[in-house]
Amino acid sequence: MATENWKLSGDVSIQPERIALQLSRLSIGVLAAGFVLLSITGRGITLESQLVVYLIGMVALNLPHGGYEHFSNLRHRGFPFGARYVALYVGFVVGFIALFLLAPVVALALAFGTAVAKGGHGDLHVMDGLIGTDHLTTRFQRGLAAFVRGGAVMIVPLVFFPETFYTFSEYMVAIFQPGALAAVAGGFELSRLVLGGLFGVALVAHLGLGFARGGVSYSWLVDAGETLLLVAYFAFVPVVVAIGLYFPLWYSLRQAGRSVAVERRNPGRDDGLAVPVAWGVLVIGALATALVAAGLYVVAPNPLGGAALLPGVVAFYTVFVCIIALPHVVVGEWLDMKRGIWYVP
Ligand SMILES: CC1=C(/C=C/C(C)=C/C=C/C(C)=C/C=O)C(C)(C)CCC1
Repeated sequence: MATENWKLSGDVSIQPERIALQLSRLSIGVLAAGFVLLSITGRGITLESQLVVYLIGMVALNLPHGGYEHFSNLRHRGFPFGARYVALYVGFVVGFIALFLLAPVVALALAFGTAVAKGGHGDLHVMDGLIGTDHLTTRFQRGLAAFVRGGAVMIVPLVFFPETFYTFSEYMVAIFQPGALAAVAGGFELSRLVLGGLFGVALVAHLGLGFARGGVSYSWLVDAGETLLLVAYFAFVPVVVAIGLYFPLWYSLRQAGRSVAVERRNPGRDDGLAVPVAWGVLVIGALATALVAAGLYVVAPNPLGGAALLPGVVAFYTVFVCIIALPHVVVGEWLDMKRGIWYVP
């Protein structure tokens, strides 16, 4: 049972959420170290392999986890809640697609913001649930923590891999309006400088304020170690692989660990569904997700953004995943005052 520790032998038992935390650190750490070594030896990995890794990480591993998050958030919360959730969700999806059609550069900025919000707030709640956040005593500090952890996912690659970042941004905008990014290309270098600077200041402030609250506490030390690990990972691992593996190996793994811990703390919350109902919900959810992708493909004037097949699919999939991720954060977490997707009791 997921709510119990895993008994190894005799008194030796291990908690699955500890394994999830350790595995996330180990895998991200090994990848960071591996790519540092590759860059020292002057080697790298082809863009084609990066794109394949991205699609496997994001489609095969991360997408099902997103479905699971909705599922576990909606279980046994009643019909009116579920109906309101779905209605709001659909509204945000349609609105976001409309924004991409009307103002693709603004929409792309919002898409990047979604990745920052998801990575940052998700990780903040993992810290709440599994590590401790005693060193984050104010709302400002929590906001800073979320910005730094989420910013590592987008701003660090923007600083270290500007060309790939720009090229794919161009493809993503061209899905809706070819050439629209070039019109504001001058702003790209400026945003890179401003966001990079802001991130650096926020990083120092986050670590400094956390230290000022209680010195070298356990939670500060772990937070500082993980934050610097993420920064190193996104600075050294080529951006497409880095983002494609961050979501399954860090975000999803740690959220799965958090939900195991939450279930264990609330044995009374055993709200498993009858198998046919669970099956139906999952299948309908998967179908609805596929319909959003198909709908986007139909309304997008240029679905592959004028790129070759593989980079075009990556650009299209990324726009699609951001379109379903934004309402996941806004409706599933911020408008769900009681629980939210990153529930920690
Ligand atoms: C900038 C950039 C990318 C953007 C990735 C994004 C924006 C991913 C968002 C993921 C989300 C929101 C997942 C939610 O679960 C690519 C395509 C890797 C190519 C390189 C440059």
